[in-house]
Amino acid sequence: MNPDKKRLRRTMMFLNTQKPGLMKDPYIYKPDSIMFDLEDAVAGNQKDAARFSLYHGLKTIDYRGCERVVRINALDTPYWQEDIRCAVAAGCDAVRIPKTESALDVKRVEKAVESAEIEFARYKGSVLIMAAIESAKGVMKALEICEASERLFGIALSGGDYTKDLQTHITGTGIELMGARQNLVIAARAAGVQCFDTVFTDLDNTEAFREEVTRIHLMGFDGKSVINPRQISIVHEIFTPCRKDILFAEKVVREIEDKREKGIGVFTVDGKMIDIAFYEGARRTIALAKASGVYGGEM
Ligand SMILES: CC(=O)SCCNC(=O)CCNC(=O)[C@H](O)C(C)(C)COP(=O)(O)OP(=O)(O)OC[C@H]1O[C@@H](n2cnc3c(N)ncnc32)[C@H](O)[C@@H]1OP(=O)(O)O
Ligand SMILES: O=C([O-])CC(=O)C(=O)O
Ligand SMILES: [Mg+2]
Repeated sequence: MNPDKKRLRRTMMFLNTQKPGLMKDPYIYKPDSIMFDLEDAVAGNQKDAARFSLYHGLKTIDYRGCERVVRINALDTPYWQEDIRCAVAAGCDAVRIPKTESALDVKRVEKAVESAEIEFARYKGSVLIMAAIESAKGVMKALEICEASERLFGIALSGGDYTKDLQTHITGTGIELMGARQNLVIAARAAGVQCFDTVFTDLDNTEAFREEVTRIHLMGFDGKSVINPRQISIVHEIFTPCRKDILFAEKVVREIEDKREKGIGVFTVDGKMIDIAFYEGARRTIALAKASGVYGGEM
């Protein structure tokens, strides 16, 4: 069984695993991934109860195609190894490492995941890893983190802890996150893995949320961590190609293939200059439309 490292992950929704009431049906909101949190959403004296709830939920509930990611506790706590055993035993699809600062952090988790796969008779390699970057050091080590494991499908910016480390705070303008966002997308693309933006906590400020999602989509992120079902439809709307973009991408693909036969390298489509450099982007738009379930064409 080969897990899908490149699957669609426009929204990765955090869920407080301490609350069994939230565990029972988060798939109704249709996030691409659910991130069952054992870390900061769970109070320090509730870690065992959260693990119990996680194990029971993953074992008994059909999450209807949503990817099941478990955010373990940080590697400087006494919890993370037991978190991994519990998550792997229960059947999770992936483990999210918080506060990742080096390739070594990823390798330590990889080793623990590997042991748990053997212990609980899971297929070797069936559990993926993602790494959250939450410090200046992590940002500076982003490329080595991305390249640390074959299991790693992506990295995520965690802005709350990151701005604390930078001795600033979340302003709502995005200025404090500019450098980290740019760095992380570049590192992820260089390593061929996915990249996800941080949560937006000002829940009632829909306008600012929409602006932020638009901005990070244009920067090249694959998706965003979200904390509430209300945020899902906005992210999906912005990250799913619209009809106009799909039709244009189809035209570009067709025209490039046709002109190639005729020995023509550069030409225009709808008044825009097109050459072979646009082929991959147009194909990506079509693939994204297919994965998002909105493609009605024949390519
Ligand atoms: C900085 C970090 O580390 S972020 C990661 C850790 N944080 C988290 O995991 C928090 C996740 N989010 C939440 O717990 C909640 O959304 C809160 C506490 C922020 C707000 O909760 P509420 O005020 O109840 O939100 P709201 O009124 O919009 O909820 C609407 C419905 O969605 C449900 N819901 C809200 N958030 C979630 C979620 N993350 N997952 C699943 N269901 C959720 C609520 O239970 C409620 O369901 P109901 O209508 O059946 O009662
Ligand atoms: O991953 C996230 O966006 C949430 C988080 O832990 C942080 O902001 O520190
Ligand atoms: Mg954090």
